[in-house]
Amino acid sequence: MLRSCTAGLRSIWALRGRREGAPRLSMDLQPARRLFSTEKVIHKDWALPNPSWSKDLKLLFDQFMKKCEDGSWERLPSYKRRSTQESEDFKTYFLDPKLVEEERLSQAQLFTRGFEDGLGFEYVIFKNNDEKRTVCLFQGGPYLQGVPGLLHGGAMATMIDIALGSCTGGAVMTANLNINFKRPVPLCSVVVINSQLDKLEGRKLFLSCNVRSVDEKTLYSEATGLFIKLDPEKSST
Ligand SMILES: CCCCCCCCCC(=O)SCCNC(=O)CCNC(=O)[C@H](O)C(C)(C)COP(=O)(O)OP(=O)(O)OC[C@H]1O[C@@H](n2cnc3c(N)ncnc32)[C@H](O)[C@@H]1OP(=O)(O)O
Repeated sequence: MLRSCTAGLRSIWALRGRREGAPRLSMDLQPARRLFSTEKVIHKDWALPNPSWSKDLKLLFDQFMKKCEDGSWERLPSYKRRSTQESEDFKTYFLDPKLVEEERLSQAQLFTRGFEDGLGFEYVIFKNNDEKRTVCLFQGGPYLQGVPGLLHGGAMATMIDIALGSCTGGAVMTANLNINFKRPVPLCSVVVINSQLDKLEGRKLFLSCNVRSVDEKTLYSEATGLFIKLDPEKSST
């Protein structure tokens, strides 16, 4: 059911993309809206195992779920789109309504969760609040290819951004992301992204992470990021 919903949306969007001068929001978008309002799709937590997860990913997932039992770690749920207080606050205080049409916004979903199971970003993030760090288990699927057989650097950068962002709280935006790609990541392999908050200075959060193979022998990437807590007094444009 979920698969057919996603496929349906893809074809609707593809159709709209090909048509020049399509009306801003017309009847032809209504089916998409109906599909999107499917409760299952909106409320499904995507940071849970599905049949596309490799043995490595499932094994690591189980290990971290065990660590969650004493409360020191927590698994962060992940939704395609869900209206949380945080996202509502963001829209209220920081999003200029002139920037995005309300209709478009109602179609929005998290970029990394827009692929069918196993084809794109499969990941789960675990957070240790006391230690201000997270561990992201990531399996990049075949649609994330760059150089043949290897994960696209932009896909890795996306996951690094998300992993670093998971160490922050509240309304923040990435101001700077600096990545050293040290070894190419084989497509469909599992990598572990260890992220931490290094320093908090006023509105500035300095973070860093490394990306390693499951056996920890290969260091694929290292990155630092600067995230800025948004100032409600300032516009985002
Ligand atoms: C569970 C779901 C998780 C989803 C996670 C998704 C993660 C995705 C995150 C993103 O991709 S965000 C999108 C990419 N980022 C952007 O589009 C941000 C564009 N930039 C901005 O909007 C503004 O530049 C920004 C909000 C980041 C900062 O603007 P402000 O006007 O609020 O800050 P301001 O310019 O006053 O700077 C505040 C401090 O930060 C410093 N700063 C700002 N930008 C900097 C920069 N780029 N490099 C170094 N320092 C910087 C600045 O010097 C200053 O330092 P001091 O307080 O010490 O004076």
